[in-house]
Amino acid sequence: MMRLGIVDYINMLPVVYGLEKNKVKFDGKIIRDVPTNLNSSLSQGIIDVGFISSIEYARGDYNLLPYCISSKKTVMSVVLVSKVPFEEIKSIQLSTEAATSVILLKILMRYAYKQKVSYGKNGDAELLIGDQALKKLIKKPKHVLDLGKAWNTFSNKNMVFGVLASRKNLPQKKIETLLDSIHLSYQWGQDNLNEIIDYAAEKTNLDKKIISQYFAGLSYSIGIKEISSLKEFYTYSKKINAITEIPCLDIYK
Ligand SMILES: C=C(O[C@@H]1C=C(C(=O)O)C=C[C@H]1O)C(=O)O
Repeated sequence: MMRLGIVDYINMLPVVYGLEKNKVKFDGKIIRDVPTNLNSSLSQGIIDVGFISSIEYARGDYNLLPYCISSKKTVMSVVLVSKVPFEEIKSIQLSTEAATSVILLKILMRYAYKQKVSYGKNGDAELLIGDQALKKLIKKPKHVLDLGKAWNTFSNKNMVFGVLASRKNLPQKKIETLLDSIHLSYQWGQDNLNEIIDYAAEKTNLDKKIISQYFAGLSYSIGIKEISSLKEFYTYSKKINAITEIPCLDIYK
């Protein structure tokens, strides 16, 4: 049976709610987890396909499938929240759930803001992702940086945080069947977005208006623009030695 790993945040709901709630046919098992765990699960073959961190795609040997998690401008769910004004940050506490966002933050600090900081378990500022980040954001913290927006300002491109990838030896037929299900689930989600917003609001206690604004800023299909953004992100990732090679970005067919 196909084992599909999905990110355990509301960001995935517009794509996977239909699968999870049996709105469309799906013959497989869904495993929900945080990005760093999905990354290791796919690399160890505990799952067959998963929404993994885009940086992990460059670290392992995977097929790239035509879905992603990217932000049009502000992402809202990947934020640096600081106790001190931005220019005074000396140390940053990283999220253990994030991989891409950690590298993105390091790239931005080095090349966009040219600010030297240390990274660890404590800090003047904290990197948060997912629902936790959204919950913090609505409290309107004084010093906050949206990493989707920051990448957009720096590179003029939409940040691709996660990609859908599969193990290399998975039979093509299985991949095709899965992609059909995901496609139908995404379509179902677009046609029934209000139901998904209600569900996400119940799950997180966040305001429906905020969730609707959040979903409107996310995008899930991977095309020429996303590939170009990934290439630029990987180029910087290589410069800071976060990866050794820029991976092949052909979408698996
Ligand atoms: C947009 C987001 O990006 C997430 C961040 C990831 C990372 O930093 O590795 C991976 C997958 C995404 O779900 C989010 O957390 O909401």
